[in-house]
Amino acid sequence: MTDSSTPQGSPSSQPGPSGTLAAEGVTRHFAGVKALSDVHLEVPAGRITGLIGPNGAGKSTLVNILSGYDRPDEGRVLLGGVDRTRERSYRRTRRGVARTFQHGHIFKEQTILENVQLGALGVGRSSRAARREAIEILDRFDLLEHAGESAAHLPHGVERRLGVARALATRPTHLLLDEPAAGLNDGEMELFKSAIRSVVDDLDVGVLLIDHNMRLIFGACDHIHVLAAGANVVDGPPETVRADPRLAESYLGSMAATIAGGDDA
Ligand SMILES: Nc1ncnc2c1ncn2[C@@H]1O[C@H](COP(=O)(O)OP(=O)(O)OP(=O)(O)O)[C@@H](O)[C@H]1O
Repeated sequence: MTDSSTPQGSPSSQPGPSGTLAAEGVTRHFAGVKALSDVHLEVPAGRITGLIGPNGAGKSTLVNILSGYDRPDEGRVLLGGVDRTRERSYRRTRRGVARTFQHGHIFKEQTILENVQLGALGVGRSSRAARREAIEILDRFDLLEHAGESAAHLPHGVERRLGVARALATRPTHLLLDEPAAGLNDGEMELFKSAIRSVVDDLDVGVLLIDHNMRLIFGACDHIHVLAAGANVVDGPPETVRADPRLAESYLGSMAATIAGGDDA
């Protein structure tokens, strides 16, 4: 399932160890639920890798494992070719693996600027550098005009972009985005897509993008993996995956299971 054209780990000193973040033969079961079975996936630097699949396919479970919030029962997580499977999330963040969550994780009592600054402070930036970087990032995500606003009651589109901006403030080499665009309108989606592309092109970040919005996935990604019922189905460039009958089958299989009263895998 891996792509032979994937660049292999090529460590660089700026901004941190780069290369590929990879899941290798990852299996994770929860009390009888086979969330992931022998899954392979690579997130190379400088590319947007999409991860799609029906509800319950195992996408969030894989992100939890890649980011150190969970551990696989079998298989490995490699960063730049080095085994980091047992390493906890905060260590992995320091090595450059950042993530967003499907829901929340915004500090409501802080301003938008402070939320992003905290991301930078959390990885050891001085307060001056953190502020400067936060302003740059807010500008990239068209959030600068909201910098001084409280994060307590944000419009949905602003909150989603803030989640990504905060993750970016940790200066990641790899950014894992779990449904970052849910609920964005068309205009916000386009802004979001170009902000992510600029992050990848300017900073050589490797992005893993999970979303149910196929227009975003097929419009933004360089390479797409399809997961269904916890297993790899197909992966390749967008046009190859779009033309592959297994893409539709994996979604139809899930709908058939739902209609038949099975669970949503
Ligand atoms: N902590 C857990 N305990 C028990 N089962 C779990 C746990 N986490 C996930 N699962 C199960 O593992 C399977 C995969 O779930 P996961 O959330 O990874 O899927 P997903 O592809 O992200 O779905 P969605 O698109 O709906 O977010 C599901 O059947 C889910 O119910």
